[in-house]
Amino acid sequence: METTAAMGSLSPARAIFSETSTDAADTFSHVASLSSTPPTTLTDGLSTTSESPKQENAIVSDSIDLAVHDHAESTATPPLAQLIESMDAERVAEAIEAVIDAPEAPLAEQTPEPAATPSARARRSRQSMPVYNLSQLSGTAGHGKRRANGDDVSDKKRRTISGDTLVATGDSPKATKNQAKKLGKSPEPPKRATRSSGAEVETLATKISSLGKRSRKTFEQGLSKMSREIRRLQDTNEFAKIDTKPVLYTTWAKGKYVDPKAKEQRASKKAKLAESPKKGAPEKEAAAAAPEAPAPTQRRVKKWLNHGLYSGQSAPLDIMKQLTPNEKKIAAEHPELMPSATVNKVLPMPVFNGIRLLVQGRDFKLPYDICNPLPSGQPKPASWRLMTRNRFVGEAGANWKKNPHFKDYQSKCVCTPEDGCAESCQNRIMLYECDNTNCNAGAAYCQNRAFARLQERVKAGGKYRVGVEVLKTQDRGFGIRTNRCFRPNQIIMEYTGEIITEEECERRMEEKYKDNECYYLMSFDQNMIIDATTGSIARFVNHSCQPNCRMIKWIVSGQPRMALFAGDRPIMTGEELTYDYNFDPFSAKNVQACLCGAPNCRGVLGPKPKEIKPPKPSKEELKKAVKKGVNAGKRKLQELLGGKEDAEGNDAKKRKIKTATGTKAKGLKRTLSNASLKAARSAAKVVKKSVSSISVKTPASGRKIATIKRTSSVVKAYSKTKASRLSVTPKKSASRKSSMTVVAAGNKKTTPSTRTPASAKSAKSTKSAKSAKSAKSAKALASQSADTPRRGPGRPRKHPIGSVTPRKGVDLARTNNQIRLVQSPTLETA
Ligand SMILES: C[S@@+](CC[C@H](N)C(=O)[O-])C[C@H]1O[C@@H](n2cnc3c(N)ncnc32)[C@H](O)[C@@H]1O
Repeated sequence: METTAAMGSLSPARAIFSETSTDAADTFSHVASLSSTPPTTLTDGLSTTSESPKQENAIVSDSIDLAVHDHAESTATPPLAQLIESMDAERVAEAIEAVIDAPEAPLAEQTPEPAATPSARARRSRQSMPVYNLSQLSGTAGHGKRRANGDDVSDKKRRTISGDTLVATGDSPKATKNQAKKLGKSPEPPKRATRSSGAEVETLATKISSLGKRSRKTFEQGLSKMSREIRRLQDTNEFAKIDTKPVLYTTWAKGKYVDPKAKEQRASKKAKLAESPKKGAPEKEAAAAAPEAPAPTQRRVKKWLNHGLYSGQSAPLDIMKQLTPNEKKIAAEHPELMPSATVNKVLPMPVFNGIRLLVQGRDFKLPYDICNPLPSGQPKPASWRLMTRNRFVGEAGANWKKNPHFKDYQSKCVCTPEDGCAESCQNRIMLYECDNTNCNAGAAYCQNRAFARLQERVKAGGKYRVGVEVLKTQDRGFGIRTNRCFRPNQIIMEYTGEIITEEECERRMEEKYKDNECYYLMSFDQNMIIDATTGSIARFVNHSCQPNCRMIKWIVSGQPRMALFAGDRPIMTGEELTYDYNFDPFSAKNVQACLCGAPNCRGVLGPKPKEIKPPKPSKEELKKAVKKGVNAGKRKLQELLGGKEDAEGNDAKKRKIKTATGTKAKGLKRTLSNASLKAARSAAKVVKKSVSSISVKTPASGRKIATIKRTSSVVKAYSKTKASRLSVTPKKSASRKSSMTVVAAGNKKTTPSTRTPASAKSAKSTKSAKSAKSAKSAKALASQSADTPRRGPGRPRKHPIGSVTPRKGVDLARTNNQIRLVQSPTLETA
């Protein structure tokens, strides 16, 4: 009964709370019966007038919140006696007063900043409040039910320690009365409180005072009876407020357990962050805060690794024991191996296996990365506009069309799918790229489609497919390096730019590029020039006297195109790409020092050195040589035809050759004469005239039966099928240099079948140009050493266009003492 009365005193606050916060309602779930207490008009009014949710309105009553929150906190802490004792009825009353006063103020004013107010804090903490059923904890949960069921529930049974304690808190109903008075309502008539109503009940003191003597006696008896019960319970832990088994309250949110510790940590982190000075705060603040900062902790001492391989094992007593004397000598050069030497404690030597390795040494190469791009932030060349396809400029296009230069291209190769247009492909040898119109093998098998493959590769995109990047060199401006590997002879990139006529080139040199240090002009075809000032990345490839690439001109779909190909060895990731410019610096003034650093560096950016020809033999020497050759031929023939035995003193090799006799010999003789004559005749068609030849005659009649000729590699390559018919083993591969001569140069040395009308015309002027050139270049090169090399060519003068002759190696148009630095597409031979 007392318990009920005490609860009744809490009801107004509870009423406010139940309206303002659902969480709070949860907190009060143990007094579910009190929910029947009508809500105050204030909160109702707020809830109806305010647009904001009810929970916001709760902020209005800060003090109430605080009071009730305190209460809520106290309710969260068992036992019940403690809870009720902790209730401060005065504070509750004050809170109610505050609520009553509140409606006079405008709503906007009443609503403070949620984050800054204590009520907001209180609300947050309430949300995390453990929820439990106090009535159950106090053992009175089933009472209501039992009463409802008509059970006779005696007071004795309902008495609890908490109930007794509540007797002392007699001023709660008073507060309620006060509140009622203030609200202008008459206090409700006292009635027998029930748990379910939660209504106000009279206190024990009033009750006693209002009782009659007899009744009072009976009451006191009951009280003393109660006291005995209490006395009996006095020695319990609960009575003494000792928590032997503290109840662990767990918090769950959204079906998950909420660790209060984690929450505390988070809160403390937040607090720390809030305390720490904000980013970008003025330095003054930081400086002011600095002296308060705790003293720096002691510096960490670096731990050195003082043991390595085989640590913990003792070394052999005599480490030199198994070494050879020579090895011992070398080992003696390593002081750390000497017994007397101080031991290297930082990085001690491996005790067993290192000695032999040290003394013998071993070549090694660090493994390459497959792909290795330059780090970002590399210097970029200024004023370079990329152009990935050749573009005719001015008259160049019209001139190009006039020339029926590439009719030869129409011919089809005779390769089979098995051949796959490999080295013997006629197109390949002529440096014509195969396509669907001129290839017999078919696209699936053809290996002679480098430009098409390159196009596919670049189109697919990605820096490793492109495989090259611009690099800033130390002393040669920009260059090109690889970020992947390339196979030998693999196409790397195309050299593209504007195709211009010579006149246009002259004009540009005089006007546009007169102050330039670098020129990007490449002799191309039909006396035209590729100007890669606006062009592909290939323009950045530098020169080297020992290059790893070649610049080669191919005919692709009837059009000449230039591309950089890997040389005869593979190119590794990170290598700088170079080719031999084959410059012909005519004017000594414009000679540039070559900084390629190759062991065979020519010192200047100049033309390739010509092969040193032996001085021409005198007539007598010639006669002698011819006679010698004839004699040798005779001797060979005699050996073959079974003539006289070799004279004594002939070397052993010759004696080993068996002499053919009888019919076999005759047959052989006949076969040889027929076959060799045939072969010689057919070979003569393709072999250039200048090759050395030996005539073979029969000893008896002196009739010439065959002419043995030494052919050049290009012819051999070109006439591979014929060579195989002659049972002559052809050279392994075609020489690109010679092949290049066939297509790009004057074709002077080519067979009639490969000669083009243009080349035939130009070949006429080669001789005179050559002699003029050799005289001038000799003069220029002689003066090179005297002049200080300077980057960039001199200002060119105009020259007659017709004076330019396609030559093998150097395509250089020049006038008196002037040069046009044009790189030649001539190939470097391996
Ligand atoms: C076609 S550009 C090459 C790209 C050039 N390095 C750049 O930065 O644009 C040719 C010029 O590069 C320089 N160059 C190329 N190879 C060189 C070398 N081995 N030694 C010195 N200079 C070189 C010369 O100035 C030459 O005129």
